Amino acid sequence: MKDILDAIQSPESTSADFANIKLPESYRAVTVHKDETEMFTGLASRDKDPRKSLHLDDVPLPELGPGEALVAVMASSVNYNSVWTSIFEPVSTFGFLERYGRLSELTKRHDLPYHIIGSDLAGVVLRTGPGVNSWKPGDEVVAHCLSVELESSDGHNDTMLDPEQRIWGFETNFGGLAEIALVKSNQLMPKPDHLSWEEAAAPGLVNSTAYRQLVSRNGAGMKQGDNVLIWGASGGLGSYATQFALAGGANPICVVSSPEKADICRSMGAEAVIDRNAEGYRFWKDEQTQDPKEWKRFGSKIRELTGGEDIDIVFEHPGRETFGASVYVTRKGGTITTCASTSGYMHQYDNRYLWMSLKRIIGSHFANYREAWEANRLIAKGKIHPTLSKVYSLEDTGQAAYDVHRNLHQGKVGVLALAPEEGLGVRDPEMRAKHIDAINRFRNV
Ligand SMILES: C/C=C/C(=O)SCCNC(=O)CCNC(=O)[C@H](O)C(C)(C)COP(=O)(O)OP(=O)(O)OC[C@H]1O[C@@H](n2cnc3c(N)ncnc32)[C@H](O)[C@@H]1OP(=O)(O)O
Ligand SMILES: NC(=O)C1=CN([C@@H]2O[C@H](COP(=O)(O)OP(=O)(O)OC[C@H]3O[C@@H](n4cnc5c(N)ncnc54)[C@H](OP(=O)(O)O)[C@@H]3O)[C@@H](O)[C@H]2O)C=CC1
Repeated sequence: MKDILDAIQSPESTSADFANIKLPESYRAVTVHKDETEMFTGLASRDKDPRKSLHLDDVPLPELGPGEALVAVMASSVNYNSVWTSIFEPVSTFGFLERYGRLSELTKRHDLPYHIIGSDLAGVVLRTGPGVNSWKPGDEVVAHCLSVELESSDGHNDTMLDPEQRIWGFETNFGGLAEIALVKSNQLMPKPDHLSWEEAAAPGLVNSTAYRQLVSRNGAGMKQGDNVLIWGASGGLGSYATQFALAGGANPICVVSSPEKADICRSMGAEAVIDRNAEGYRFWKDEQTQDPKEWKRFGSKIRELTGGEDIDIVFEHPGRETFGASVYVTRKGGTITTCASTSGYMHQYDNRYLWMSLKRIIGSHFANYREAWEANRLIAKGKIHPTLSKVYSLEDTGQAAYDVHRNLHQGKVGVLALAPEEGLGVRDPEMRAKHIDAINRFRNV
């Protein structure tokens, strides 16, 4: 591993140098164990502790297949999907690996008694498999997390519609929270030159998801002037949705749960911010019954902030807790676009407000190849910035996931893999200097 790191850190290294490095037989990786999937049985979700289920193991290097690449991971980030994996909810991810393993001889490699998690990385290509021509050892890359087989025509127009669509490091093995990762080469994209490894690894999954969900015609197709209600506006997804709304000339109405988070949204440029804690909304009277009066109180607050206008697009992900309110506050003909259900996936809403007012609910999931590329391009051009707040070591990934699970974090939480310290990997300091305030906005808040 030392040879790999030395090569990455030496400005003289050539592609041939990387190609000649002898790869280690094993590497360190963050895993969950198949024989522990029942360890939290009987506990409430909130009490399931990722620090107990996430392990740092030495794992054997997987065999490299056609169309694939082995990447030395300098840094990764924690996504909520890793929280789901670590608490074995809503399903154990070993079921995904078993199903993938049944597909072919090659995919069998993924069906193991341990799952290496992580759906983001920034690092350097070490080896490419047969059929890979666009990438070579030594290339500095980030990887998006869309894994598709593309053997069915269903996904040929929109790669998210492939019947064998999977999220790398969640529904496949050999993810990014590790010193080495295995990806399909089509997941690779150029690392933005002005960012450090950990900054470059932070946006990938959430930035691409927010891009499809909000900006792309496959999602809400946001336009200038739209009022966009963004739940969790300083969180992983929300911190990118807020940036997309502002950069696209829309009007974000940011919902957060503390004055500090409200300040971050304002410092990004948002003017309309709602602190849901301070307002004390109780959309549910009890486990089964919602309170439309509270939806209305929320809607009135939005009208107060917008000068009487309602919401064109809701950027939804909390799910059960907020969905009824989201449908209610959307304007006639408006759109609720959802990519998750953090607080519960059995939603309830009053359908009269949907059909009578011709509203639409759009399901959105990650991003297709092209959308992921376009979202990364915006990062590389300095139009959208990473929202990295805190960085952990690979050893402390359990704590990092715990922070995200307990909503103790801001923006994105990074993890250093091979990178010995923060701040390395910047190749364009001039461009970085231009954007340094925005890049650091979420740091240590
Ligand atoms: C990028 C980051 C993203 C995120 O963070 S997202 C948040 C994290 N992700 C999650 O929480 C999602 C976790 N995934 C799940 O919970 C499950 O993954 C799903 C509920 C999405 C799917 O459940 P399943 O049981 O895996 O799939 P089925 O499609 O329901 O298949 C089960 C069997 O049902 C059959 N079936 C499917 N549709 C139909 C139909 N319309 N009519 C009849 N049968 C159907 C199938 O074929 C199959 O059958 P057979 O078991 O024999 O293979
Ligand atoms: N389908 C897809 O492609 C993707 C789905 N996801 C899913 O989206 C969800 C959010 O991910 P991410 O943004 O990274 O997570 P984060 O935890 O970083 O951010 C979510 C934010 O939502 C807010 N929130 C949480 N619970 C509630 C609630 N009950 N009511 C209102 N607001 C709430 C919190 O903000 P505050 O407390 O300030 O209000 C929180 O910071 C997860 O379930 C994740 O799995 C994520 C990425 C891609």
